[in-house]
Amino acid sequence: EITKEQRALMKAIVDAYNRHQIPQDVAKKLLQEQYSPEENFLLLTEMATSQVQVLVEFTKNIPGFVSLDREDQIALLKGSAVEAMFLRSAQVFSRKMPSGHTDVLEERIRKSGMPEEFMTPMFNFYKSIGELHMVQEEQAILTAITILTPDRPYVKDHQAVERLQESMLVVLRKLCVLQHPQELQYFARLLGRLTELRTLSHYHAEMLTSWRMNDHKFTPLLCEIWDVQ
Ligand SMILES: CC(C)c1onc(-c2c(Cl)cccc2Cl)c1COc1ccc(-c2ccc3c(C(=O)O)c[nH]c3c2)cc1
Repeated sequence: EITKEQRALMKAIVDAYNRHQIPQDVAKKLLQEQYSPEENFLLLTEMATSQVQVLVEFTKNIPGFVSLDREDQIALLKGSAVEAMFLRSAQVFSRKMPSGHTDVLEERIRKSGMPEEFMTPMFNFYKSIGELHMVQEEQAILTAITILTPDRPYVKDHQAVERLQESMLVVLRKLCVLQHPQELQYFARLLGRLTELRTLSHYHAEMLTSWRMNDHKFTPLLCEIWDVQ
């Protein structure tokens, strides 16, 4: 019972999601470089910077996004970047990566000078995403829904964003019923992850402050999207 235009919307989002990925040479760096806290932080910064570039390209391909008010487009990207990167990096964790890859990302995150109290909620989130066994379409649409969240700071035209998010929520709900017929509450569980993402985003803001305290440097793109420095 997915309509023609809903299928078109889903295809556009999934194609954009697959088209825009971190370049393999950047992703592979996770495996190659050394393991000092400084090295890990630098690598993670490079991954995040590359991921933000990928995220911007993906977002521009979400049907209707570029027709939104320009300033709202920026507000949505800044407000959702961390959450979208949690979703994206979570998929890396849950993907059956070639042996040793997955824990490489975990290893580097654990040894990057990140405050201890942030680790538990972060890795619990990664585990809870992995347990959902989301199909690619669900991952792509859930990321688009996260980006098109109307109540981000400084968004002016709530209505316009809500309309776009609404149409994607309808598609996601139908997709969940089709892909996970046994699990009646699967869609609700997916949306529950978005709540968890908000909490992680608040933790992340504190983490950035503590990183800046012991003068970790970020790239210009990260400074801009996270309003630091
Ligand atoms: C500035 C740095 C230190 C930082 O601050 N907060 C976070 C941070 C952390 Cl530590 C966790 C979650 C979110 C953020 Cl922003 C980070 C690091 O962020 C990232 C972002 C994204 C990846 C990431 C994505 C995709 C893939 C991928 C694939 O697609 O094939 C293969 N390898 C991937 C790696 C890793 C780390």
